[in-house]
Amino acid sequence: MTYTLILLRHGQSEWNAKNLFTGWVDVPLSEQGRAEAVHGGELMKKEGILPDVLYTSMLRRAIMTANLALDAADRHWIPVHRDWRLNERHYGALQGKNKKEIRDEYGEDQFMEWRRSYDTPPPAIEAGSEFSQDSDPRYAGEPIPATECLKDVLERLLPYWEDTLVPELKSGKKVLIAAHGNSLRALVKHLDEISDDDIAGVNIPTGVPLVYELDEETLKPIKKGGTYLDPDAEAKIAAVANQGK
Ligand SMILES: O=C(O)[C@@H](CO)OP(=O)(O)O
Repeated sequence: MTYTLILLRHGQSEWNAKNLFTGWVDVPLSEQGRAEAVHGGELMKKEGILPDVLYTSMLRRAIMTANLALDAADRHWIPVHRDWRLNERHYGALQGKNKKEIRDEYGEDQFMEWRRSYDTPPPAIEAGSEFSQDSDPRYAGEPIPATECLKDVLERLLPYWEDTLVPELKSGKKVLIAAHGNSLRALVKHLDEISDDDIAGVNIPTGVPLVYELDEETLKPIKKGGTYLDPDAEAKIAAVANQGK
């Protein structure tokens, strides 16, 4: 027996389309992103991979993507849980900045260090500044960050994975996680046991369901890397990798 986990990065957001660092800024989906979400749901329906329970971040691009996808899959009625531990990596002072401009100003190496290194966070965001979340009521009382590297994301995500998501899977439910490029990269790093260096080369496309069958004893993937339900996933992965160019 195996357990089924479906990972879904939100569809293209308005800030993805504008090439801006987003992180915890709560931007809406673009029109293309809404279409990607519906398509993702249609793929789940076509393949008969239908989730029993939904987990999302606290950000509308993930929430809306899941709503649209589940509606298209006729699974709009499943129970929902939301938690900030599934949020995108907090991009610190880079939130709201244009990726190409940052690359031009600081150079390719620094840009990629901030964007894809495992343990170098960008500079912290200033409390009270335009794109800070320090007074956002949805995080009241939570130990929220002012910047994060991927290692930080994994450290806040793993307890949630172990304590909440694993028990759901072990109860036999097909679990859908609707989240973000970097929170899903952190989870994929853990599942596929990807090294700190190699995770820099892993990118997750928007709106494409990624299905993992997990061994019931070890909770490790039967097939490393899982299976994208969209045959065009490779081209979409390359587009994410090339952002900022
Ligand atoms: O801006 C962000 O929050 C993320 C995801 O869109 O970007 P990147 O892929 O550069 O980590």
